[in-house]
Amino acid sequence: MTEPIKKRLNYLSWDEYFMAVALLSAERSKDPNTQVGACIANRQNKIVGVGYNGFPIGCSDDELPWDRQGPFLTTKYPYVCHAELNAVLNAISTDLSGCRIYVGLFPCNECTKVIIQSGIKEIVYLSDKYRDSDQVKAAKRMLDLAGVSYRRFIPQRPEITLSFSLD
Ligand SMILES: Nc1ccn([C@H]2C[C@H](O)[C@@H](COP(=O)(O)O)O2)c(=O)n1
Ligand SMILES: [Zn+2]
Repeated sequence: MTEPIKKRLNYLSWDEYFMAVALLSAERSKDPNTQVGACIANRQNKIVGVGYNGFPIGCSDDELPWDRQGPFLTTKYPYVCHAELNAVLNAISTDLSGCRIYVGLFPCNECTKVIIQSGIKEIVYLSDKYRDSDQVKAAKRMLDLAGVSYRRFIPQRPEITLSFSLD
């Protein structure tokens, strides 16, 4: 008798899958310094929205600045749409009740307001590199008040490799 073929065991967990989609989306970003992606999953583990940081539709990447320093209007900060905002705006529904958002970088205070208002109930993030900023402190204060949970994604594998050659 031949042994029955067993299922593959090295498949991605849901957390790995959604975080990987967030990181893949970040690869679309033209920000030369920090590329952020976000992926929203609903209670049924279906992806309902993705986004990455970039300038608004119709605002040419060649017209607006990517600078980080200098007078405010000469930097990217007043113009760039954050990944989380884009993921919520790109979502198939405005009601994201009970959804989770996977994001490469902890949300700022402005995206946090959008996340809370959309009904998203959990944030899963990879990096918290701006944890000491007032934006992130304000974000955590609002999330705690609103009962939106957040947890760091702890990788169980160092990387996921994608190849375009399947043969
Ligand atoms: N949670 C976040 C935080 C930041 N972003 C975007 C905004 C900028 O394009 C970039 C941060 O630039 P840096 O100050 O690190 O040069 O990331 C986001 O989309 N989501
Ligand atoms: Zn933001």
